[in-house]
Amino acid sequence: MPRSTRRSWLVWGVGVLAYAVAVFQRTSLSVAAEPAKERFAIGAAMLSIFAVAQLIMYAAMQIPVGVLVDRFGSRLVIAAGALVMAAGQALLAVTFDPAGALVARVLVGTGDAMTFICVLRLIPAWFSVSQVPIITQLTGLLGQAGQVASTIPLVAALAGPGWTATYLGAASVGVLVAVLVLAAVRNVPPGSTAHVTVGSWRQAGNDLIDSFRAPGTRLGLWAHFTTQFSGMVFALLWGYPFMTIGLGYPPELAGGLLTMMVLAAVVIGPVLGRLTAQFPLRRSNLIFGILIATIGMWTIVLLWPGAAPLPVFVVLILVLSAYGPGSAVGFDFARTFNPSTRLGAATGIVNMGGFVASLTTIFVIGVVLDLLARGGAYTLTDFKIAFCFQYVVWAFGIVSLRRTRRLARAQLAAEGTLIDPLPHAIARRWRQRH
Ligand SMILES: NCCCC[C@H](N)C(=O)NCC(=O)O
Repeated sequence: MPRSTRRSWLVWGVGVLAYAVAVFQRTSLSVAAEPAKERFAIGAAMLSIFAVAQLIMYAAMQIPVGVLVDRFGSRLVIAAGALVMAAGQALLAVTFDPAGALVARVLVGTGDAMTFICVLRLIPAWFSVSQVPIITQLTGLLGQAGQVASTIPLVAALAGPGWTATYLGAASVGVLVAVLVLAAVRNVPPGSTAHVTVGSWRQAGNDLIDSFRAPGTRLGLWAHFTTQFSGMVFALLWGYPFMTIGLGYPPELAGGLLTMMVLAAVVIGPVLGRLTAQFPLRRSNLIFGILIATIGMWTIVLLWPGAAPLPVFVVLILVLSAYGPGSAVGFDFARTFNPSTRLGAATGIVNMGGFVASLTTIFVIGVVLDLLARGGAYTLTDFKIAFCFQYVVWAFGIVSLRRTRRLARAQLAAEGTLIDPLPHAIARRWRQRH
């Protein structure tokens, strides 16, 4: 159980910086839609293919990256990821060809995938067990600063120095991050007995299978899957058109509500981190609590005749803002049900869950909207019907979540830890108190 030192904070700080820069590179095309359409002579459909290809690459790389980080350690993989993203941004800066831009975004998705789970892998090596859930939450939250940097500053850079200089600038930031990571990050504290294993590839394959077999890893995967997608789909793509076209909100209000989502997460993250650290045997109850609130609020908004009143919608936004912090609880399952030698693989498996669910939902909502309103003139009812696809994803996720929780609890019981159903535990605690 390492105790955090100044060095721990330095290593983690540089890791968080690398993650924030990865989020910046990830979102750096979102404010450049119009200049991108002009430069590559493409339409909105091709532009969304860039985004989907990048996200597919991100999700597909989670398991290979998990295996790599277990073999080579976070320091090398994060630095390599920063360089791959830098190569993608440099290509985007100079190409005029849509195919070149597509390759560039695939490179950014690949490098991005090499960052977050590797930064998470540093945390248990450098901090004490009780600090890990909170530091994990802070990592997710602080990384979002990268998204802020990719809005107004990037718009100004595109309007000023222009496309090539802006994306070459983004590439140089990537190179700088790689140098900083190599200089400051160490996989484990000096003198630590925990080592990064560079075993055979066969061993790496076995570790991957073992992490997938561990019920706790799959519990983390389904926790991430079920809690992340609804908020992510809303924040990433469909929330803004739902609010402006469907509900008729002015753009400033819609933008303000999306900003509120980010701000609310800043409060929810540390609270969830503390609860996770304090009640490690009740993490799945936290997940179910978030799910009940999310599904309940969506049901109210979707069933409301016409547009739900603004205060009701604000409650939905507040509940949705738990998507990042809630999904981060999934990583805690991976950590506590796996030995550190295969933590990277387990974290990669978990992180795939939410992104696969989000991509599927983004895609299906788009298809349903196109079927309902071919000319793109969507109504509130079209949006409501399309958003109903979320129930399919929740149903699938919740069945899997309950099944893997049973398996994980059975494993804990075999090891001597019995977990009462929550109402029994609350009743027992109440009796003890009184
Ligand atoms: N705005 C995105 C927040 C997602 C946080 C989340 N828990 C997560 O899995 N992040 C992975 C990443 O690479 O951002």
